[in-house]
Amino acid sequence: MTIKIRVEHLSKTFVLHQQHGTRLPVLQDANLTVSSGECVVLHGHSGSGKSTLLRSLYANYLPDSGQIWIHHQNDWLELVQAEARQILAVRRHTIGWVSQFLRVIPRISALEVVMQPLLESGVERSECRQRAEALLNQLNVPQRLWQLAPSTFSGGEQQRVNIARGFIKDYPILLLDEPTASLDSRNSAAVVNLIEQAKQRGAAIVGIFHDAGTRQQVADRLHTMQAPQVLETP
Ligand SMILES: Nc1ncnc2c1ncn2[C@@H]1O[C@H](COP(=O)(O)OP(=O)(O)OP(=O)(O)O)[C@@H](O)[C@H]1O
Repeated sequence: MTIKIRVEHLSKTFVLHQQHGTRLPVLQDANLTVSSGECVVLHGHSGSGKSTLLRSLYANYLPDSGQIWIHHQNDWLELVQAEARQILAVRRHTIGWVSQFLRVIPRISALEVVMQPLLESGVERSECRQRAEALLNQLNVPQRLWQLAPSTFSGGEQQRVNIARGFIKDYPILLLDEPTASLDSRNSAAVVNLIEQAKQRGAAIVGIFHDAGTRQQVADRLHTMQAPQVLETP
């Protein structure tokens, strides 16, 4: 298996200024390796730093020290020190982020919302459309909704449109932030299938799943995280 992500000695402390500078060392010397074709699920109590680690892997949070090596376009790129333009390139070509929340753009149809990332990478429109339709079908989004803007959709419908958008491109790395949260069992199973397909084509996946059943279905490995010890200022 080819390694796609290497997290080395990563640390991140939040300083809570509204609590007299209390320090919260959420990540302390964190290490993690993820290979092509495997799904690693971050696991631990609420507040143990799962989201902090996932967001750091997408360069949304800047760690204090350590390295995040990403296999990007046949080379290795270190994300903590990377420049903004390199991070944008990584997000465009290498790392996909799938969460439960859809950023709704007014007047853009669900089909367009799903197609957009693939269209932006230069794939022909008819192929994008075909792929988007297949995904919307797989995620049980009724056809009558495809031409409508998702702003009036139910929470679950919006969530599934967002998941279709997240899976439309074959990103080498996928970060999944509770994509099945609040989905019913039928739709949750559809997402589990998409994850399985992504693994089979060789994606390296890191995810957070609060539901124990889903976790068990998708995880090749659990990465257990410990709750941080709060450090009061003297
Ligand atoms: N931007 C921030 N500023 C200050 N504190 C933060 C920030 N982000 C996270 N924290 C704190 O860091 C700790 C870890 O948060 P994080 O969201 O990573 O935990 P989690 O394991 O994902 O929790 P949950 O399972 O509840 O989603 C929490 O105590 C949280 O309050």
